[in-house]
Amino acid sequence: MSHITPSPSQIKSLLIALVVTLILGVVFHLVIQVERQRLEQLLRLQVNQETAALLSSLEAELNANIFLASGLAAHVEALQHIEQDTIPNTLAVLYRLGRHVRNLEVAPNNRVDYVYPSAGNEKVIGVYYPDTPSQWPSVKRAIDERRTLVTGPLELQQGGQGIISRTPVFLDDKHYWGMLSLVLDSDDLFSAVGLNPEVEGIRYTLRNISSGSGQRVIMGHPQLFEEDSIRLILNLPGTRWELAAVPVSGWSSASSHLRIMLWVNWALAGLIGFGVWRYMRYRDISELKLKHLAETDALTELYNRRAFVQVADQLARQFPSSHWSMLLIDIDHFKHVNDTYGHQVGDQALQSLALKLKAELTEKGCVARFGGEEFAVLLPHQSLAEAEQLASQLLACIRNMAIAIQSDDISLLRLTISIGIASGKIEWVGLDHLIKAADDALYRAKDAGRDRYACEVALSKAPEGPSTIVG
Ligand SMILES: Nc1nc2c(ncn2[C@@H]2O[C@H](COP(=O)(O)OP(=O)(O)OP(=O)(O)O)[C@@H](O)[C@H]2O)c(=O)[nH]1
Repeated sequence: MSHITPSPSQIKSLLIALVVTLILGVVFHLVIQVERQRLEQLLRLQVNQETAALLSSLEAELNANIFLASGLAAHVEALQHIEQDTIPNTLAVLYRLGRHVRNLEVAPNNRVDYVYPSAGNEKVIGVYYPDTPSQWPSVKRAIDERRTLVTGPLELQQGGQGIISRTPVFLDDKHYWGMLSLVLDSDDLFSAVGLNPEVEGIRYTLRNISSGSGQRVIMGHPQLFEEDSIRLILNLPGTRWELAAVPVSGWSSASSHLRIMLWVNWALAGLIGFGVWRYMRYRDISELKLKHLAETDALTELYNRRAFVQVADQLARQFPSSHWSMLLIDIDHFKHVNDTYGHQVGDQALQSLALKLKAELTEKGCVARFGGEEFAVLLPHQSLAEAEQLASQLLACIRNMAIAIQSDDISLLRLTISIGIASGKIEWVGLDHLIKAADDALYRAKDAGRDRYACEVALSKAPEGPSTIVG
C-alpha cells in the first residue's frame, strides 16, 4: 500500500484554510447567537407587555364590580336597618349597574334572606354562612378585617363557579349587621377582558396564590407554571392571583429562521475556507512552476547554470570541509552536427544526451546544462579517483550510444564527449575556482584530441601548482 505524504506547503494551506473557516464560522456563529438572544428578549418584552395589559384590564373590570355593594352597605349603615320593600328594587338596580354579576345576596346576621335575581338562585335563600364550610372562612375574614374581600372562583351553592366579593355591614361602626355578597361570573368576566387559555399565539394560565388556596388553577394549563414563563401578580382585596404566559411556539420561535442561518453560516465559512485553500494551492503551484521555469533549461529539463550555482553554494555551506569533484562535459564537433543535419537534429541530440546524463549521474550528484552543448556535474564527497572512474565510464557509454533521431536525413547519430575534471576541498578551492579548473581541464582534453578526460589535481588552499592528467 502506498502512502502519499502531504508536503509542508500543502499542510500549511490546509491549516490556514481550517483556521479561516473556524474564525469566520465562530464569528458568524457569535453574531447569530447575539441576534437570537436579542430577538428572544424582544419576544419576552412583547409577551410581558401583553400579559401586563391583560392583567390590568382584568383588575379594572374586577374593581369596577366588586365595590358595587358598597353603596348598599352605606345605605344600611345610614338607615341602621334595611327596608324590606325596597330591597328587590335596590338589588335590581345594582345588578343592572354591574357587569358579569351573577347574583347579589343580602345576609343579615349571616343568613341569606334576599337574593337577586331569585330565579335559578332559590337554593341560596336561607343559607347560614357559619354552617357552610366552603364560605364561612372568607365571610369571617371579611367581618374580622371589616372590609370588602374577594374570594374565588368558588363552587357555588346554586351551581357553577363564581368570584365573590363580600362587604360586611356594621351599624354605628361597631355592631355587625350582616353581609352583602356579590357573585361574579368568572368565565364571563375572563372572556370579557379577553383572557383565555390561548390568545393570539400566547398561552395563559391564571392561578390563585393566596395562602390556603392550594395554588388552585383558575384558568388554563397548570404545566405553564413548570415552564419558562412570564409571571405577573394581581393583588385584589383579600386574594392574590398569578398569571403565567408562554408563546405557543416557544421562546425561540422568533429566531427560528436563525437556526437555518447557523447552517448557512458554517457552509459559507467552509466555502470561504475551501476558496482560501484553493487559492493557496494555486499560488503554491504557480510559485513552484515559476521556480521550475527559472531553474530549468527548457530544452533538456536539466538545471540551468544559475540553479546549478545555487545548489552548489547551498551544498558548500552545508559541507564546507568535504572533498568535491566536478565534471565539465562538452560534445565534440557539435557544430558539425548542426551544420550537417540541421539545428533540430542538434536539439534532439542534446535532449538524448541530457537524458542519458540524468540517468547515469542524478544519484551521484547534481547535473546541469551549463550552456550550449556543455554540461556540468557536481560530485560532492567524491575524490578525484572516483571522478576519473566515472568520467571513463561516461566516455565509453556515450561513445557506444546510438542516438535515435527523427529526421528525413538521419535515424541514428553517434557522438563523443570530452570531460574536464577538477577536484579539491570546497572550503579551500571555492566554487568559482573549481569551475574554472574544470574548464581548463576540458580545454586540455579537447586539445589532446577529444573523446577523453583531463583533470586538475591537488587543488588546495596553497597549491604548489596544478598538475595535469589527460585520460
Ligand atoms: N542545436 C543546437 N545547437 C546548439 C545549441 N547551443 C549551442 N549549439 C551549437 O553548438 C555548437 C558549438 O560549436 P563549437 O563551440 O564550435 O564547438 P564544437 O563544434 O562542438 O567543437 P569542439 O567543442 O571544439 O569539439 C554551435 O554550432 C552552436 O550553435 C542548442 O541549443 N541547440
